[in-house]
Order: sequence, then C-alpha cells, then structure tokens
Amino acid sequence: MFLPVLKLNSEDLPDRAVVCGDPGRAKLIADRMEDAKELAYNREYRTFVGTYQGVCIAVVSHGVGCPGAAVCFEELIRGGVKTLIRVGTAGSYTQDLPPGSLVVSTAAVRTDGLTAQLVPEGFPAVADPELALALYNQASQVEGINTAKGITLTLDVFYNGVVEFPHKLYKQAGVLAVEMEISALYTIASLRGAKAAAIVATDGYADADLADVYDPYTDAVSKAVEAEMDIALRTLASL
Ligand SMILES: O=P(O)(O)O[C@H]1O[C@H](CO)[C@@H](O)[C@H]1O
Ligand SMILES: O=c1cc[nH]c(=O)[nH]1
Repeated sequence: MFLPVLKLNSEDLPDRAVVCGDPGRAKLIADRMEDAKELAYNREYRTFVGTYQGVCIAVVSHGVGCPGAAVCFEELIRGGVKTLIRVGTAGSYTQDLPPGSLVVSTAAVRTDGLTAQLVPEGFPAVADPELALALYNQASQVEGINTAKGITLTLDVFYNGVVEFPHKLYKQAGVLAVEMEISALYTIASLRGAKAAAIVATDGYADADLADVYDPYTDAVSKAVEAEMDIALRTLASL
C-alpha cells in the first residue's frame, strides 16, 4: 500500500516506530541504529528504517502540532505499525522537573483542536499502560537524569496570543508538562488498535510566555534528549 503523505510503501515499514517532531532529530535517532536507510522525506515527514539490538525499527518525524502529526500517525498505523513511541520536548509545570528532566506521559489532557474533531469530549487520551511502564523502566535505569511519569497536556499554542491559557489550573491538578502532539498520538492509537507511549525532555517552564523564555539549546536539555532517544529505541527493541 502506498502511503501518500509520508510517500512510503507500507511493505518497507516494520511493526514498530519511534516518532519525533523534528526531521533533524529523526536523523540523529537513525544514526544510533545499524544500517539505517532514509526511505522518504516529504514535507515535515522524514522516514528512516534501521536495526537496533537486532530489531527492525522505523524513525519518522511528524512536525509541530496535532493536525500534521495525526496524518503521520494514521498513515503509519495504516501501513502496519503497531507500536509507536514519541520522543519529544516539553515545558515543565513543576520545579521538581527542571530543564533536562524526562517525563513519560501516561495520559494527555486534550486541550488541542484536532482530537475534538475525532472523538467526543470525554474520551481519554491514554498511553498503552504496559508500553508506558516499559518506557519508564528503561528511563529509570539512566543515571543522573531526573525522571517521572504522569499526565502531560497537549496544546495547540506555542507563543501566546491575547487569550490567557489556564496553566495554573492544570499545574494545581498535577499535570507535569506541556507539549503539542501526544493527545493526537494516544487518541489515534486507541481508535486504530495500536499501542503508543511517549517520553519528553523538559526544556523550560511552560507557565511563562515562551517568547521570553524558550531556550532548548542547553547542555542539560541536549543530554536528556540524547538519553530519551536511546531509551525509546531500547524499549522498542525489548518488546
Ligand atoms: O520536540 P518535539 O518533538 O518537536 O516537541 C515539542 O517541540 C515543538 C515545539 O517547539 C512541538 O512539536 C512540541 O510538542
Ligand atoms: O510545546 C512545547 C515544547 C517544548 N517546550 C514548551 O514549553 N512547549
């Protein structure tokens, strides 16, 4: 089957994939595998397939935001991918998770527009529990990086407009971090019968205007991003 937006043939895809926002990060993940080959690069969607610890794994970038990412997740699952792990970055809601921490998302608050057009209001966006636990167990083995698991929030807005987002309420409710695609991943995986989980590296605090404070280019963030790439690959290879 030809997957028209990824510009891939499903026959070339294995049954598991790491997904990430940035096409450049997809290349960095592919570089950690053996014999990785770039299969396609259309729009923001860059696809590699390689081997990690003897297991064939795809790495695919999905861009920024739920609508574009949803196209990627749908086509991968239509193409036969059954297990997906997102590797990303997020803003932290808590001083307990300073920049350079790792968060495994067990569920995502659906404050995005895309999933509201797929499922009714109360439908939960949840990780596959066993996959999320396997991801967390791998992450916990990495020394020197603060690691947590819990609820994350998926938002469409990156830079503020004139409407104030209620970060304070979600912080009080115990949400750990904010990013832009996990709710789409979990909702689509649930709808289509696939398994999904996600790990994100915190790169700052999400309750300020990011236009003033966003800086993902620090050593602590790079170290956490490097670690989460290996954690995701190890988790997929161990299934
Ligand atoms: O690091 P990635 O995977 O791109 O994820 C986060 O970073 C982007 C914003 O800079 C959004 O896509 C957000 O979800
Ligand atoms: O969506 C995102 C991603 C990284 N950092 C943030 O604060 N927000």
